[in-house]
Amino acid sequence: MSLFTEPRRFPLDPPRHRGWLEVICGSMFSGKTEELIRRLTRARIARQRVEIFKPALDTRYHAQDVVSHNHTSIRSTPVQLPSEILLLAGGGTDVVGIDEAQFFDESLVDVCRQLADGGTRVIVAGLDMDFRGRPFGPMPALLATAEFVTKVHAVCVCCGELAAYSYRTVPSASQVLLGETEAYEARCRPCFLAGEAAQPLRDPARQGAAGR
Ligand SMILES: Nc1ncnc2c1ncn2[C@@H]1O[C@H](COP(=O)(O)OP(=O)(O)O)[C@@H](O)[C@H]1O
Ligand SMILES: Cc1cn([C@H]2C[C@H](O)[C@@H](COP(=O)(O)O)O2)c(=O)[nH]c1=O
Ligand SMILES: [Zn+2]
Repeated sequence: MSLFTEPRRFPLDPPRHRGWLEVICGSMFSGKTEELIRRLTRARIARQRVEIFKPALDTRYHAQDVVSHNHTSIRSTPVQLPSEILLLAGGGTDVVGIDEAQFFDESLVDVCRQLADGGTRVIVAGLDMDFRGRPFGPMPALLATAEFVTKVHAVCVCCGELAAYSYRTVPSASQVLLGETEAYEARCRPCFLAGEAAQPLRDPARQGAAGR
């Protein structure tokens, strides 16, 4: 990963540090997992030692593999807590990949920091916003503390524009609801807002307002 770095020329520069944090974010279907798999595959080709983790609750496609909507996949270790990543990746891992980061708690931020401080390249992929368009889990803090941020976009299924929102098509107010195309659509801002306006009673805040 040398895209954003200048070649070192000055003889008094400190030694180059290998650890940093990269975050890949965007809506559902935007290609986060494909991009994560692409980067991790390249690291393996470069004979780096790569470990991949995902939250154990994400069993949509496979209990162990990280699988994209396009069915590309890579073997991973499901974990309940971010602290397990430190234990399992400690010592000798060059690159750590983490998918579905939005499902972990805030302690993931410190785990990523510790890994990067220790010299590991950490690549995290996750939803930046939930189905209401609100920041999701530890993603805001990860984005703030990353050296490199990549925001990818899906195609709006309503109009074909770039989509940054994950629109939920089923009646659930729970922030966590695993699903695919049966429960979510990628939408651009206007199409997302049009959908929200059509179902105002789904949002508890609006329900309260409606009840007053
Ligand atoms: N609305 C959409 N926009 C873009 N890609 C889509 C859409 N619906 C399905 N796809 C498929 O999803 C793939 C991306 O999947 P994935 O990497 O798993 O995305 P993410 O992890 O961001 O949900 C695309 O290559 C494409 O085949
Ligand atoms: C928007 C939103 C999504 N989810 C779930 C739905 C999927 O199981 C994952 C996202 O997977 P992807 O690889 O990014 O397509 O998250 C959720 O639980 N809550 C939400 O608000
Ligand atoms: Zn649209």
